[in-house]
Amino acid sequence: MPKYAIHVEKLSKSYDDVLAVKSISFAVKPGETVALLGGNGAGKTTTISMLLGILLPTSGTINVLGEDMVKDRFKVMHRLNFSSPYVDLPRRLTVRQNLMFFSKLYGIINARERLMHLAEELDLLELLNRPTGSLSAGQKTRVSVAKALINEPEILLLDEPTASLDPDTADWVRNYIKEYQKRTNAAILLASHNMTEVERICDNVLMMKYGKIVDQGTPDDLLHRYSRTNLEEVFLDIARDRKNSADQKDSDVPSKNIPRKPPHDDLEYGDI
Ligand SMILES: Nc1ncnc2c1ncn2[C@@H]1O[C@H](COP(=O)(O)OP(=O)(O)OP(=O)(O)O)[C@@H](O)[C@H]1O
Repeated sequence: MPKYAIHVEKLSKSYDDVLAVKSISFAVKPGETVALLGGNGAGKTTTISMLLGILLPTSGTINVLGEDMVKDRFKVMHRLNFSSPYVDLPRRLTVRQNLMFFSKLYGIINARERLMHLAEELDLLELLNRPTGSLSAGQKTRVSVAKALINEPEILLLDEPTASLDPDTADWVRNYIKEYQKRTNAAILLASHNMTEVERICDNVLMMKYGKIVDQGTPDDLLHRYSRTNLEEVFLDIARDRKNSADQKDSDVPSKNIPRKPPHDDLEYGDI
């Protein structure tokens, strides 16, 4: 097993003339949970999409589970998975059909058992025959988490894993994911705007701004360095350049204010 589940060096990504990610470097060890934080447009989704192998970097290297993600992504893609409330599962398929489809895609041997196990664990049994498009936002989030765990991934990329969940269900889902990690030693990279969630479950935090990592450390390190009592205040300090964040030059601001288009827009789930 390589030392790092994810090892990124000098990674950059441009969309035409927008430099969305600028020479970032970081690593995530097996069993570790790292948060990728930053304001809107900071480059989080672009970074996650490159880690998943669905966007190619402009430059830099991504090593995932010991493989070069640019050259050999097909060797490892089946060992990763992700969940995002912003990527809809096919809406007309029922929850059962969707989960079965992904089981087949990942080559799960006992697909039916795995599906029923996750449906039971994530309280989806009563939703299995409903078209996925007819579910509430919170129900869709739980289906997305089930889909993300279907192949027992060694790396889990989570974009807002508890978006739209009520506090009780969110707490339950967080604990479920942490239990999964304890059992499997999976590495987790989590993009979130929920600072309480980050403080609770993350070992390390990467703060992104204008495509760069401007600060990083354990939640305690950051609280101490910024003399704050919670990460939300640290986040605001960094976002507003109040103190301790790296100097932002004018050239760090994206060169054109192009309306945001999610990088996933042109992707089909079949690509993953
Ligand atoms: N397909 C695209 N074409 C052009 N520019 C893009 C595209 N996708 C993203 N961008 C730009 O790249 C930058 C980073 O966007 P990204 O979606 O990675 O940010 P983010 O941190 O995930 O933001 P949010 O929290 O709002 O989801 C932004 O300036 C955005 O407008």
